Amino acid sequence: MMYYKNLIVEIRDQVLWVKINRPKVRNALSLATLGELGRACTEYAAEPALKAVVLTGEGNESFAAGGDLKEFSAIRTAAQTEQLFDLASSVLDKIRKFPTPVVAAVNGWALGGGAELALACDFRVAAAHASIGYIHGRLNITCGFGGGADLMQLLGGSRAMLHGLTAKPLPALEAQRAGLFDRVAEEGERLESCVAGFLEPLLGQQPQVIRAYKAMASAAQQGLSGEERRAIEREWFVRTWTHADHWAAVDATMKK
Ligand SMILES: CCC(=O)SCCNC(=O)CCNC(=O)[C@H](O)C(C)(C)COP(=O)(O)OP(=O)(O)OC[C@H]1O[C@@H](n2cnc3c(N)ncnc32)[C@H](O)[C@@H]1OP(=O)(O)O
Repeated sequence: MMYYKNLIVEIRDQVLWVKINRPKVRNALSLATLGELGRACTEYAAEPALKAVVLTGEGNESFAAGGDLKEFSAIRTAAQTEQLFDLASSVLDKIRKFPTPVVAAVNGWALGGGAELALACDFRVAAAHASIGYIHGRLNITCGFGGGADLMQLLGGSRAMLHGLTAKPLPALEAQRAGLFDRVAEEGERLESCVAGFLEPLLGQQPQVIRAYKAMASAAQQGLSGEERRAIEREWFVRTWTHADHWAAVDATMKK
């Protein structure tokens, strides 16, 4: 296993848990943290038995309070800013393209780049006290991790624009009503239990079936052509059909 300074990474019951571990700065995303998130995606994408990833933040206060403002204040030129955008958006792309579903367990603030990180995940399950917001406008900037398209896709252009231009974090239930959160924990419910409940039906599927749906979702999200998407569906249908798990299920069904 690789060494991570800013993350806690562990596999439990075929689920990879990745925790951003910078609670003193509300899990702000430094360049090193972004780099480690990218490395973790590369390292674990090849684990064949993995069924899901949960991405969260250490502590109860913050999922990620955006880019590390102290570190990023040294970024002043257009070339440096382009480099930042390219690094951050390539890391978020690794999450979008990760072979299994990725759940953001939003344990508190998900702000700015932290909100973009949450939206790059396939699902968002939030603590009752969590909030999420594309608040970049407060710093007179726009989204900078390549998460604009995710917001447009989830909310639609006009509501996404309103959210970004309002630059105000939405509390959990409001975010759920808006479509930004898929599930919100009950008051007093542990976020980890809520995530486990959310994942339970999905984890009942075999890894190859889970990967097939993620591949199709990822192809749609990347805007691949109908033809390309059909080819991906065909490839996974063949893989799942010819897998021993399929024939075991057919035998079990026929014996009933
Ligand atoms: C890509 C560009 C972007 O991401 S733009 C969006 C950038 N993010 C922000 O503007 C959010 C800034 N942070 C905040 O609004 C607050 O810290 C939030 C998250 C609401 C938490 O408030 P509160 O619980 O009162 O904590 P606090 O403000 O006292 O912060 C505790 C320590 O954490 C630090 N911190 C916080 N956020 C960041 C950040 N984004 N980058 C770097 N450091 C951050 C604070 O400076 C503070 O540090 P210290 O204890 O004073 O040394």
